[in-house]
Amino acid sequence: MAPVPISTINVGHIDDVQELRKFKPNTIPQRFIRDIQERPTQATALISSSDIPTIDLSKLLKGNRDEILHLISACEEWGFFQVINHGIALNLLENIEEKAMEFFRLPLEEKQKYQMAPGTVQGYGQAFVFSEHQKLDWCNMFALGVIPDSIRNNLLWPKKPTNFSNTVEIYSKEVRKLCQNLLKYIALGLGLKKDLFEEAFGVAVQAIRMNYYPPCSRPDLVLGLSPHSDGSALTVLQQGKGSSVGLQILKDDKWVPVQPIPDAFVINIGDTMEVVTNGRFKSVEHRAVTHKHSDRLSIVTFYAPSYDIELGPMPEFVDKKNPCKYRRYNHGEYSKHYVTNKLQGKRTLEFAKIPTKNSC
Ligand SMILES: COC(=O)C(/C=C/C1=C(C)CCCC1(C)C)=C/O[C@H]1C=C(C)C(=O)O1
Ligand SMILES: O=C(O)CCC(=O)C(=O)O
Ligand SMILES: [Fe+2]
Repeated sequence: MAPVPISTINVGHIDDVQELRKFKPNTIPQRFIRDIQERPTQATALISSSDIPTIDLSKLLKGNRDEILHLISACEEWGFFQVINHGIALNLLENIEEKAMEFFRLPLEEKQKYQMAPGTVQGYGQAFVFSEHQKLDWCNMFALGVIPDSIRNNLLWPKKPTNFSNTVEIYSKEVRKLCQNLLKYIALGLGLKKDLFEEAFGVAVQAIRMNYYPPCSRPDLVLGLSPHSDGSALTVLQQGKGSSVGLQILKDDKWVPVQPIPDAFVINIGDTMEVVTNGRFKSVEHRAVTHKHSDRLSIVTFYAPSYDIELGPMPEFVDKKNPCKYRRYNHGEYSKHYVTNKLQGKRTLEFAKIPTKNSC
């Protein structure tokens, strides 16, 4: 079942952060100011961001055993890693960034032709806002469902800038192959048959989200993106060239910044992989912070099971020592649950959890 829009919610007035920045550069409306405990203190990480694993895809493709094991430990220990030598043409990475920035630079009236309806996640605006009292993120987003056709809203694919849609299509095909390859090597690394996850997920759903974070005069008071885990199986994130550091991941209760590696993708394990591996892999909470003087762009692809698919911990990950931590559910239902709740840490995964005393 596909996510359904909610039509009767009152999200209140949502300021467009680029317009705020342009016309009132030193004003932060109250709705953006976080409660003290949510504010982004300096990431005083004991762990430095350089410890986040880097995986060399070209080594995986050659069947390098050490690299495959490195991939598995990255999924188990971090839930996040960066991929280098991924084989996707660098000019395609540049093109998608350029198109995204051309879009964000359009006049507001043009972008508003593709306005995200309240309670939905596709189009231009702020997703995951469900009440007029909810805090807002210091971010403008533009999101589109890409695959399959049934999740596409053709009215939201912009006519301007030229070649935007074409670039998204080409980019999405390449990123899809990357996800398929990663899932294959994850399966092999776990000693399982290579197509296990792909077969289990059916025709995977794929969506793209472009996040633009303008500079903010008080980065200590706001968040670029609220803490959350992704509901996907895998998420592929491209950090804009020259963008400030902004992504932080929660590791041992500390926010660790992810230092961009030029031309690399950041990959994270989503809730679906946590469920199917019965918690062996963790979908890690992450957030984005803003910067006083520089802006930031991220281009994010969510790769998730088909909405028709029933999921739960795979038998390969369940035994007496590791009883089922999650129930079986339909991914369309999970998706609907995910997109109709605000981003709040790992709260959405509660949907699938079963009490510790019980098992499946
Ligand atoms: C922070 O997470 C998201 O924004 C997100 C949204 C994805 C989607 C779109 C932008 C449009 C089409 C539908 C879809 C829900 C995939 C995360 O994606 C995850 C969450 C679920 C659930 C999922 O399947 O992917
Ligand atoms: O911009 C970022 O680095 C984080 C984006 C993100 O987590 C998301 O879009 O789900
Ligand atoms: Fe995310």
